[in-house]
Amino acid sequence: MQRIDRIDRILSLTVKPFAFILSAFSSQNYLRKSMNRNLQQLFDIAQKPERLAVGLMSGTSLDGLDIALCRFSGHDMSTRFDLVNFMTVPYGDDYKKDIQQIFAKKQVDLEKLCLLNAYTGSFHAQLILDTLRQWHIERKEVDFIASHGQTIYHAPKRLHGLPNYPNATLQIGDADHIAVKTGIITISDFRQKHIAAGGEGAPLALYGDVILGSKQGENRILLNIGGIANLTWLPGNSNGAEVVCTDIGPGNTLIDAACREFFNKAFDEDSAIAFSGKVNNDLLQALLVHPFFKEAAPKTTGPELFNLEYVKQAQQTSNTTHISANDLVATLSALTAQSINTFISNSFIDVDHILLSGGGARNPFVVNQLQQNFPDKIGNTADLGIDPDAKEAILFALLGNEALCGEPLVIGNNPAVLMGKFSFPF
Ligand SMILES: Nc1ncnc2c1ncn2[C@@H]1O[C@H](COP(=O)(O)OP(=O)(O)OP(=O)(O)O)[C@@H](O)[C@H]1O
Ligand SMILES: CC(=O)N[C@H]1[C@@H]2OC[C@@H](O2)[C@@H](O)[C@@H]1O[C@H](C)C(=O)O
Repeated sequence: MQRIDRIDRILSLTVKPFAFILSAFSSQNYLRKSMNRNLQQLFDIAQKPERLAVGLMSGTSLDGLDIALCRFSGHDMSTRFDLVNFMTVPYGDDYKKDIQQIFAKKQVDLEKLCLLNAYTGSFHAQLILDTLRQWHIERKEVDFIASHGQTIYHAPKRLHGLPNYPNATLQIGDADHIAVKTGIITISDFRQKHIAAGGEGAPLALYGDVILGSKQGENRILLNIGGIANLTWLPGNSNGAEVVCTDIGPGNTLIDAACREFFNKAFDEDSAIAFSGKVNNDLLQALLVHPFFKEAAPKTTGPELFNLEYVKQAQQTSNTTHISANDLVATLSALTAQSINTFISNSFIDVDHILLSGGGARNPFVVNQLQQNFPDKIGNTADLGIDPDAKEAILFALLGNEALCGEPLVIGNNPAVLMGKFSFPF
């Protein structure tokens, strides 16, 4: 756009006598006529005063697809945003089982992976169409979709340990399927640019939290407890160099895995199992010995590392293989709470507020332990006008808005890039 303005300016200054004739060729109209219609539409959307976006998140918990309909104006630190509607569409057991076959495993059936990449794109597109219909929103009203996809494997260097290979991560659910099936421009695969620019591909919450969550004069932590727990430290002095955004360790992933394995349940609803068990301190200490907890932030992880194999090993070293499944769930819930408590206490001073989001904010066992450690400081992101369940889907809508019309944000040493790839309907 800047280039077009410059061409117009040069032409109007230097060839004034012919300006009338030339304007037909030199104006934005001429350039627009030489663009394909997809690019024209992109150009128009980026210039609109307001954009309606669908943000999608399918997290490591595999509970469902989060769909957030958001209205944006502006970009970067002047972003204005409204959550127009939000819904989590739960996944059926068949799809969960399919994804679990290729999720966070070193060896998988490549054909299954290939099929699920295309299937997930098309499936997510169908869920968007159904949801828009339910909300009485016409597809032509939606300016763009921003899709996270489904993480299949997350391999920062600390996990793979191979010196000649970079940080790497893989999200499936090809966005061409979403764009073609919905007829809406789709932005996706946000994590690759972050890695290309020196990051680990996560947590991308950094950018959304700085834009939507910072407040001068207040030291805030935005703590998301999803499959993995992560946080953003937003100091009240607004010094970008002091902002920290990092994964902490397991959120719900181990609790969910134990519930699936021993109770045939997807998760520990309202911590009923944890409250019926007793925390085994020997096992808890053995779990906390994992070197990931001591590594310096920022760091990222996933169920590739925090899985039932890690739990079994800790049970063996602590001679606790005999404990009941209820005690195990209680201990894994205590692990989530204690690793978060310790990380925050060791890393930050003068914390004013800790604002929770993610499904773990509904886990009373975990939240009680956070409240005991940080009395009167725990709230949730609804205090900022951000629905705690919708926060990550909103993040991807916001990153899509940035990809369309933002400027790279410089926040300390974090990658200063605009992320996302564009897929067009035709
Ligand atoms: N009532 C509840 N009681 C206890 N736990 C709950 C409750 N509701 C949700 N959860 C937990 O929240 C999880 C879903 O959280 P969320 O949707 O934030 O995860 P995600 O987006 O998949 O994770 P990630 O951020 O790691 O990608 C469930 O699997 C469950 O463990
Ligand atoms: C690779 C990947 O999918 N990471 C997720 C995961 O879920 C929570 C945590 O681990 C976080 O780092 C990240 O997602 C959020 C949305 C993020 O990037 O901020």
